[in-house]
Amino acid sequence: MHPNQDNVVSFHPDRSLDNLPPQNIEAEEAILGGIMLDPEAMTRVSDRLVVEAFYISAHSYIYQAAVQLHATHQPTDLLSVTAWLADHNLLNRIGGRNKLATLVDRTVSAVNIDALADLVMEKYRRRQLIKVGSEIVHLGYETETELPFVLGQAEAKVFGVTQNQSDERCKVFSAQDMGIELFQKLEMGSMAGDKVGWYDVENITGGIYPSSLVVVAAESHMGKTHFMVSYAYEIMTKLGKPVLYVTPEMDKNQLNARMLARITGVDASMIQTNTQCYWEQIAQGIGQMVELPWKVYEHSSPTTAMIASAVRRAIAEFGGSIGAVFIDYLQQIPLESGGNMAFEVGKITRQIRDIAKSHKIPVFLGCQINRGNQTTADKRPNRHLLRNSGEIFEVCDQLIMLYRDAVYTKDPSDRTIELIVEKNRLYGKLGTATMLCDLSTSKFLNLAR
Ligand SMILES: Nc1ncnc2c1ncn2[C@@H]1O[C@H](COP(=O)(O)OP(=O)(O)OP(=O)(O)O)[C@@H](O)[C@H]1O
Repeated sequence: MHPNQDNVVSFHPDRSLDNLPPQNIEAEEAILGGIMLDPEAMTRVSDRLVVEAFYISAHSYIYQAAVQLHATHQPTDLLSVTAWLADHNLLNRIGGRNKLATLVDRTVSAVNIDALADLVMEKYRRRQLIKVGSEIVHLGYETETELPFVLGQAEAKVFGVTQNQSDERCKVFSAQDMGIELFQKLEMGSMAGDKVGWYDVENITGGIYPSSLVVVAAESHMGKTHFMVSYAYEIMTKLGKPVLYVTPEMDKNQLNARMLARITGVDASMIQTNTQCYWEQIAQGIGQMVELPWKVYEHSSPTTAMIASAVRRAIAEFGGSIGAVFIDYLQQIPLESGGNMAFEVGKITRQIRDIAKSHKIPVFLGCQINRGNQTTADKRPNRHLLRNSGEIFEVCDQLIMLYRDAVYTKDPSDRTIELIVEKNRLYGKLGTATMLCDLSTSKFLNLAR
C-alpha cells in the first residue's frame, strides 16, 4: 500500500528541470557566420569547440562541415560549406542555402569568436551536467545495487563532466600539434622522469613518470612497505609533490610511525614502545610530518572504485595535482566473488592502471608474491613468479622486485636490498640496483660509489 503522504518527508523532483536547457543560439549563429566569413576563424576555435556542443542540430551539421573542410586544408567559406553539405545530403536538414547566407549576412566579424566558442562550450557543459544529474537520480533509485558502488558511479559521472573526459577519450591529435608539444616538452626537460636521487635504481628506471603503473613485488617481509614509505617521503621532500598512500594492510598510525621514523631517524619500534625517551624528537618530527603534503586512505578492503574516489578527492584537496599514489598492496583489494581468480586480479590491475592514466599520475602498486624455487641456491624473484597472477606483468609499465639476502641468511649486519627491474616499458632498461636499507627507520640509501 502506498504510504500516507502526510507521513513522508516531502520530496519533489526539482521543477526547474522542466526549464529550457542552457543554450545560446545567438552565439552559435555568430560562430558559424564568423567561420564562413573569416578564413582564420576555424584555426581559433577548432581546438576548443566540439561538434556536439551546438544546441541546434542544424548548427552542429554546419560546424561539422567546417571541421571536415578545415581538417583537409580547404577553405570554410560560404561556397565550400554549402558544397560540402550538399555533397553529404545535409543541405535540406540545415534549412537550405538561405540559412547559410543569413548566418553570414548577420555576422559583422569573427573578432570575438574565441569567447563565443567558450560560451557555447560552457552551455554544453551545463547541459551535460543536467544529463548526468538525471542519471544520478536514477542511480539513487537503484536500491538493489550496493550503496558504495552507486556512490562511486555517481562521483565518476560528475568527474567525467568536470574533467571533460568524454571529449578527451576520442581526441585525435594532428602531427603538427604533436610535434609542437613534443618539442616544448623536450625543451623543458619534462619528458624525463622525476628523480629523487636514488641514483642506481633511477639510472635503470629513468625515474618516476606520470601515468605509469609501477608494480613493486616482493615476498612477505622483504620490505615493500618500507620501500614505498621511503619513496613517498623522497617524493614529498625532494620533489615537493603531494602523495596519497592507500593502506588496506596497515593501520594509519602504524604507517605514520614508520613515516615518523623516516623523518626523525628514531627506530619505529622505539617510537611506539619507548615514546617517553624520544619525546623531543617525536614532537619535532610530528611538527615536520604535519607540514608534508601527505594523505593516507585507510580501509581494510577497499575496492578499486573506492580507491579511485579517494584519489579524486586527494587531487581536489591538494589543489588539482598529486605527485604519486601508493597502494599497499594488490592482494588486499577484494576480488569479486565467484569469478576466476587470475582474471579478477588482472581486472583490478587494469582498473588501477586506468587511475594512473586518467589522472596522469604515477601509481605504485605493492604486490605480494609467493616464495620462488626453494631448492635452488639463488632465491631472487623473477617475473615468472607473476605469471599466474592475472595480467599483472602485462599491464604494468614497470616491475620492480625487491630482494634482501638477509631474509634467508639471517645476517643482521647485511643491510643491502636489491631492486630488480624486470620490466620497463617507459625507459627500456632492465637490471638490478643495490641500495642500503635501514628498516628500523624506513631509510633507503645509495651505496657508496
Ligand atoms: N623497527 C624495525 N627494525 C628493524 N627491522 C624492522 C623493523 N620493523 C620492521 N622490520 C623488518 O621489516 C621487514 C618487513 O618490512 P615490510 O613491512 O616493509 O615488509 P613487506 O614486504 O611489506 O611485508 P608484509 O607484506 O609481510 O608486511 C621484516 O623483515 C621486519 O623484521
